Amino acid sequence: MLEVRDLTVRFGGITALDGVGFSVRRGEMVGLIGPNGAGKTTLFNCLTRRCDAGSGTVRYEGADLLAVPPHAIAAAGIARTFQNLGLFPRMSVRDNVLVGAHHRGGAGFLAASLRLPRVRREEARLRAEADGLLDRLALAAVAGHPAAGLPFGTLKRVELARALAGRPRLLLLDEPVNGLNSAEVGEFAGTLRAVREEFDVTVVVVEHHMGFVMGTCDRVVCLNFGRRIAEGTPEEVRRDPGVMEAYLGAAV
Ligand SMILES: Nc1ncnc2c1ncn2[C@@H]1O[C@H](COP(=O)(O)OP(=O)(O)OP(=O)(O)O)[C@@H](O)[C@H]1O
Repeated sequence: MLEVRDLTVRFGGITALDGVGFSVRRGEMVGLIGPNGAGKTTLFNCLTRRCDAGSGTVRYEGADLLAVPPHAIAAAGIARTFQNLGLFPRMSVRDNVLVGAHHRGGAGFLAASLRLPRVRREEARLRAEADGLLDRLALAAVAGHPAAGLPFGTLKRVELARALAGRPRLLLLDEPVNGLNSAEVGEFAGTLRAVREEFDVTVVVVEHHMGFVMGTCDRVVCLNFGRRIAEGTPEEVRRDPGVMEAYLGAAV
């Protein structure tokens, strides 16, 4: 469903991605790992059209993803979360989640300005769906609370809820368990596994937490200095000498 081929991205003299290729099958959960600066976020930025590829191809559901304009990514079925949380701090948790559904409102500008009954029905439907998500991710109690001031672990779940509100087919998670304690990591992993089944989503997850990646993903791709150095099952990648070397002997 997602096929990345020979993807190269340069920032001036820095080659952030150097001929990277891999594919993700529908329904899979793939971990993207690699030391700092390996190119993981750049890859996500390419997939969500936040940065341009110098060369290479990305095909998503058979279509050329690199030809999709950035604003059409959500409508193409792709949602992402951010390393440093991309929430609006003063908005309530519910409204933050509703932002994730913005592209699903079909009413035009005029109908929305006049607040026609159709628009109100649509808003009520999206709101009910958002409340369902808040329930599902144990966020109902904080639905009306501004995002600012909530515990980090809660905000990570709000980000997941917001991404799911767009009804994506492909979910890109950038360091979803970074900053969580080990109990929270375990909980998030369980939630993610369940949500993936319930929402029938394909997941690509960038994460430094090896326990999370190895225990949650079906396959793992490892980047180093912009190149793909290993790909396989978590066990294969864990034992790969190149991966061990990339992490300078750190336990993976
Ligand atoms: N906008 C940019 N301008 C210049 N260089 C950039 C830009 N974005 C990324 N880079 C460089 O590209 C390389 C890859 O960075 P990237 O953020 O994709 O790595 P990463 O694997 O996500 O790292 P981390 O795990 O630390 O988040 C790095 O050398 C980084 O400094």
